[in-house]
Amino acid sequence: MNTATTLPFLKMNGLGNEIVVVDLRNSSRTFTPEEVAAVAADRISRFDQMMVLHAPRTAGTLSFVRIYNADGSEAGACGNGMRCVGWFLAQGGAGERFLVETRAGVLGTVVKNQASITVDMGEPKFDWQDIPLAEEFRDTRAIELQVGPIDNPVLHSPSVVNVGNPHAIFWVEDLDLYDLGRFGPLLENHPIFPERANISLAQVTSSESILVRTWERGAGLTLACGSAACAVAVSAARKRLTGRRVKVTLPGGDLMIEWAANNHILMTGPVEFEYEGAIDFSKLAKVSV
Ligand SMILES: N[C@@H](CCC[C@H](N)C(=O)O)C(=O)O
Repeated sequence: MNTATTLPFLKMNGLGNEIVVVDLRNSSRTFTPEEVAAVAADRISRFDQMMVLHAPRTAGTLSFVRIYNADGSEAGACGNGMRCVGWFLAQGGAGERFLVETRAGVLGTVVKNQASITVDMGEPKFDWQDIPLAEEFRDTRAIELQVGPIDNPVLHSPSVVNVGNPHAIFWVEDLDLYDLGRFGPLLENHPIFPERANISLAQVTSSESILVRTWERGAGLTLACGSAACAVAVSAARKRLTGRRVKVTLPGGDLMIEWAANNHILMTGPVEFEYEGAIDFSKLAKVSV
């Protein structure tokens, strides 16, 4: 048991999605949801997601990574965070290609350089039980859900998909016409999503490009959400709005997403290193979750 009151961390970002990486591969320490939320609330260690590296639990992988949102909840996937973890492991001598495990499964990572890190995000799930949804929908390309008056909804008929975490995507003509900061929290917590959901607006601009903004479950509006980019890309291809390889443009920049022939989603993009710091547990404010 590690009783230290401080823990080193790395502050990084993936297209402005704020990521803190904590390496606990040589420790049995874990975080409580209250501790996670307190670290996120601190000015120095603030984050959208915290990626905590634990000792590997599967042969051939370098780490079992737990992913936490700023509100203390845990997620199965975080595309931007996994690129940061990839870069961190490559810097530590892991080489160019390796496997890392999350709650969503074993993910392959290829680190070419800081501007090009590819993570295999695994296979998308489209069945309503797998999203999960609270009731049966046979066609998850467009489910019956709407915001606003029944005869003139503001947003309606989202696609839903699980890419290691649950996503709903509303297809719009112009992203800028919608106040996602207002609709996001209502939709994230809608009873149709028993595990809540990440909510995106997507504007298809060509058969190879999509603009996306996301309200993240447990973190709110972020500059980029890698798993949302994957969720949007596979849903657009499934609706035949685009091909299977697209550039997804988020407020923080671009990701290339390919839905490969083996059904795996490959996400490629950059990361940035910001600074190193230490979480001082004796100084963290009390945060209730
Ligand atoms: N920012 C992430 C997604 C993090 C998890 C998400 N908020 C959830 O709770 O599912 C990304 O880059 O994918």
